[in-house]
Amino acid sequence: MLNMLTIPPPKPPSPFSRSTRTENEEKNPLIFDASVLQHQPNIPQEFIWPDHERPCSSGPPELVIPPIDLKAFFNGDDLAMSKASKLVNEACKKHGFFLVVNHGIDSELIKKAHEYMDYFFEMRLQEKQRAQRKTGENCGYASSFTGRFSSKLPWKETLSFRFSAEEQLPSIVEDYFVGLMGEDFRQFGKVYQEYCEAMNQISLGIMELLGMSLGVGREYFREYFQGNDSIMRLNYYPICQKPDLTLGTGPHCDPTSLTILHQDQVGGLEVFVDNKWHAIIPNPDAFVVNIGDTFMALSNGIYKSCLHRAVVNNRTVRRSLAFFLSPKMDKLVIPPTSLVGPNSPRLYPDFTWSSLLEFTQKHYRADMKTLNAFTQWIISNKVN
Ligand SMILES: C=C1C[C@]23C[C@H]1CC[C@H]2[C@]1(C)CCC[C@@](C)(C(=O)O)[C@H]1[C@@H]3C(=O)O
Ligand SMILES: O=C(O)CCC(=O)C(=O)O
Ligand SMILES: [Fe+2]
Repeated sequence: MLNMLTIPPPKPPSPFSRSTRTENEEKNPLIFDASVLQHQPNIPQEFIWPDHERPCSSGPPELVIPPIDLKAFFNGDDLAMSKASKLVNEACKKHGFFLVVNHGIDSELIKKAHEYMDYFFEMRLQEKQRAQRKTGENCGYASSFTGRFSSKLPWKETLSFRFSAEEQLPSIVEDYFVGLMGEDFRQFGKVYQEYCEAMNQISLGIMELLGMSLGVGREYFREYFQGNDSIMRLNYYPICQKPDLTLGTGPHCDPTSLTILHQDQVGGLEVFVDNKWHAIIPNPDAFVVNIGDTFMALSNGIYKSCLHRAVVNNRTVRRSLAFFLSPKMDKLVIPPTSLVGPNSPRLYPDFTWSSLLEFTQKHYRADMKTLNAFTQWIISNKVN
């Protein structure tokens, strides 16, 4: 019989540990427990990015992007409208990033949306895992994507959920959280329901501006995105003791149509323009807007979806709120006829947002080449 005294007491689970080391990573993902990991002097090798992708050692130069005054665009005269539309046109042809200010969204709502992030992400790992994102799905809680990828892991936790602008789904966000986490999360759900509705309104307004700037009329894209099926994502970047070796979000172009981001005061968002990384300096009164791959296809490549990433630091947690506007799942992504012609042939095949979403969730990790890889994938699937 075994002498119980000779059996060593079980070790407390290490934040780096796998449940057993013999099985493969898919079955035994690395555990990312931020409450422990933020204090570790070293980081697991899965988080170490190759040299050429690591953050710049000296702070990158600022990317100066135009602040678009939304109030002036909607209430101003023709001159204010054409000024905004020209600035947007220039920015979107070059890199697809601009700011919106005077947007009319209650600063208290934005503040609450940041505070409720702390409420969720400061919970114990086990509690957060009640909302665990399942394989192949894009909603729920993910700590560092440990179960999803095996290298170049991002130093972040995320909570993602679906927002639908369909009238029949007026409380989709609230219902999601109550269903997943119980009645205690009703208020939490209400805050993000309200935040997503504000994001939906502002994104339809920006669609008017984009339509005007592309010369297809104010209504074209606003109508296209009626009833949109969008994704809201809360990004929470814990402190990292080795921020120079890793990334919070790796270099990628958003596969979605338009991203509306609110970053806190910490800073960390970087954009790759003119062959180098540039920082977007936080501005609490502004939203950072960028064109995603789906809108690049909708504009027949005229507007660019640009490579960006987020770096982490060893001083403080960083938060960002990203609303990813996307069309209804089965809506065809085709540019308006006026953007296609003998000198500007179609650059991308017809596709649906649901097929690009499936591609990024099941076949391809979103990066700077997603749209080209997806185009090839469609072409080869058609042939076979
Ligand atoms: C459709 C999506 C895939 C991602 C979440 C939404 C919108 C943006 C995508 C993402 C953020 C692009 C960068 C890489 C990614 C893996 C991430 O770091 O979060 C992407 C998301 C994802 O696949 O979960
Ligand atoms: O956190 C950030 O500033 C950027 C995050 C991002 O690019 C994303 O979630 O797609
Ligand atoms: Fe992004």
